[in-house]
Amino acid sequence: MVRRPLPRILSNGGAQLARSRELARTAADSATDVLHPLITIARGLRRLASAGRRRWAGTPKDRRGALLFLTASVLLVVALAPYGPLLAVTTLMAAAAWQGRDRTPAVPDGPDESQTLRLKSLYEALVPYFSTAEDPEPLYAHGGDWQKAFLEYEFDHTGRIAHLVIGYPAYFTDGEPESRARIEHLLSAKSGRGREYHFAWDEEGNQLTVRVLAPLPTDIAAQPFVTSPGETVLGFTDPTRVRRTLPLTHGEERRDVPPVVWRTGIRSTEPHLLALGQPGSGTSTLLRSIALQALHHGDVVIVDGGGTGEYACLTGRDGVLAVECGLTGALGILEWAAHETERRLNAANRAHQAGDPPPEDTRRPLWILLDRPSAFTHLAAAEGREDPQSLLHVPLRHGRPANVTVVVADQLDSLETLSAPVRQHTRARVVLGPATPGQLEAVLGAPPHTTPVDQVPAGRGYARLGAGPVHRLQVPATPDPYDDATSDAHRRAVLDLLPPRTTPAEDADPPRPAPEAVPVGAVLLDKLPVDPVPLEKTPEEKALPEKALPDEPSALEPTPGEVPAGAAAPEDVAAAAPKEAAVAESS
Ligand SMILES: Nc1ncnc2c1ncn2[C@@H]1O[C@H](COP(=O)(O)OP(=O)(O)OP(=O)(O)O)[C@@H](O)[C@H]1O
Repeated sequence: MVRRPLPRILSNGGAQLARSRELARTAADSATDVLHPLITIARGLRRLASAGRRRWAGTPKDRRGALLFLTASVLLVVALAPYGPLLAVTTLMAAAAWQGRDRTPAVPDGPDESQTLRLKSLYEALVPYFSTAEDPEPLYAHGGDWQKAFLEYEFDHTGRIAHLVIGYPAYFTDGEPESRARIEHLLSAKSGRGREYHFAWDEEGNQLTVRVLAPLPTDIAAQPFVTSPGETVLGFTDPTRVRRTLPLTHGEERRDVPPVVWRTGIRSTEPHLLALGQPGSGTSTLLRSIALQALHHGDVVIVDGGGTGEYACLTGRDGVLAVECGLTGALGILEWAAHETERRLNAANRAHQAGDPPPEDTRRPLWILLDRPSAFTHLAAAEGREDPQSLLHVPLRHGRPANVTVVVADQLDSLETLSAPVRQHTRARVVLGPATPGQLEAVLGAPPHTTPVDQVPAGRGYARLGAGPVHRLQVPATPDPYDDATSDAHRRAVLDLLPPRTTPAEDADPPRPAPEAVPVGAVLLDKLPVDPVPLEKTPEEKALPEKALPDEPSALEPTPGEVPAGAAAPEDVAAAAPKEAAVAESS
C-alpha cells in the first residue's frame, strides 16, 4: 500500500502558522503606527459628539430654540467669512485631536521616591556582606550605585518589594549554607516580615532572585482527588516547582491547584513516609487524609499511640482492618502486618518462579498507619514489653514489593525515639508546623529555599520525596468528624469520603463479610472466628512470646489464635518456614 504524504498544512503546519501569525502581528503594528493620528482624531470627534449630545439633552426644552438659533447664526457667519469653512474644519480637527489624546497616566519609568529609599537601604544593608577592602571596583560600597547591583525589581500594591534580582561579587561564598542563610535572613527582614520569600541562587551568574510567595490556600477541604491508583495527595504547593494541577472544588468555586503527589507501590522510590510536627500541627489530620485516599484501592491498619480517638470515624469501615489504641492491640496487629508482608512476598516469589503473574491477594495495597509510635515505645519500656516499632522492620524493609506501605507520624522532638529502620526506610518526609532550620534539615535532609512564616496555620509545612526538591505543603483540611469543633462543611466532606460501615464498631457478633471480600490469609481482625480449619503454626509462630499476643481480646483485637492463623493460609505457612531466606531472596 502506498502511503500518501500528509497535506503540507499538517506536516509543517505548525511552523507556517507561527510565521503567518508573526507576519500578521507585524502588519497590524505598522498599520497602527501609520493610522495613529487618524485614530486619535476619530476618537476626539466621537468624544466631541457625545459631549454635544449631553449638552443638548441637558438644555431645558424652552431654551433649545434659542440654542439652535445661536448655533445656526455661528454656522452662517463662518460660512460667509473669507476662509471661514477652512478655518472651522482646522479648528474642529485640532479640538478633536486634543480631545482624542490618550489620557491613561504614563507608567513611571523607575521607582518612586519611597521605593528608591527602600532599595537604597537594602543596598546599604548588603554592603558589609558583599564587599571586601581588597576589591578595587566594589559593586557594593557605602553611598554606591544601587542601580548597578539590583538588576530587576518589582513592588506590590502596598509598596513592598515583590521581586528582586540582585547581582553580587564572584568572591561571595554562595556555596556555603551559612553565608546564604545570612543574606536570606537579612533580605526577608528588610523586605517586610510576615511574608514568605523564595530564594534562587544562580552561582554561575552571581545572581540571587528573591520572590515573594503567595500564601498557600488553607481552605481546601478533603474531597475525592483526581489521581491514579498508587498516587496519594499529601497536600498543595506552589506552581513554581510543580507543573501538574488538580481540579478542586471549594463550595461552588472550582480551581486548579498544584498538588504534592506521593507515589507508592512496587515502582516507588519512596515507598514509606514519615511525618513529624509540633503537637497540634496537623500530623493526625495528614494521616486521616492519607487513610481516606488509601481506602479507595486498599486496606488500612491504624495504630494510634496518641490514644485520643481521632480515628474512631474509620472503625468498622469497609477496608479498615483495625484501629488500635492500646499497646497490646498495637503489638498484635503489627505482628500480623509483618506476617502478612512475608506471606505476600512468599506468594509473589512462588508466582515469579512459576512464571505466573503475582497472585491477586498480594496486589491489594495494605497501608499501616502509625500515629505517635513513640508513645508506645515509652509504655513498652515501662512494662518491659516489646517495642511495636521493632515489628515494623519487615514491612518497612520488604513492604514495597509486597504492596505494603508504612506511614509514621510523630512529634518533632521524638525523632530520636524512632527506630533506625523507621528513619532509614521512610524516604518520603513531611514536617508540619513551626520548625527551626536545623530541625527541617535534619528531617528533610535539605533546607527549604523559602523563609518560614511567623504564624504557621495548621497543616502547613514542607514535604520532600526522596532526593527531590523541598516543597511548601498545605494539607487539605480533613478534621475528625466527631470533634465538636469541626465545622459542618468539613464534617460533611470527611463523612462523604468514608467507605460504608461493614462491621458495626460495637457489635460483639458482627455479620460475617462475604468470603470473597476477605483477602486470602488476611485476618478477620475484630472479630470473627475464622473457619475452623486446623492450622499448623510455623516454628517462629510457636516461638512467639505470649506477651506479643492480646491478653484480652477486644472488639478490634485479634484473638491469640487468629493472628498467626489469619496471617497465612496453611500452604503459605508451610512455605513461609524459611522466612528469612525468602525475604532476603526477594530483596
Ligand atoms: N490541614 C488542616 N487544615 C485545617 N485545620 C487543620 C489541618 N490540620 C490540622 N488542623 C486542625 O488543627 C488541630 C490539630 O490537628 P491534629 O490533631 O491533626 O494535629 P496533631 O499534630 O495530630 O496534634 P496532636 O498530636 O496533638 O493530636 C485540629 O483542630 C485540626 O482540625
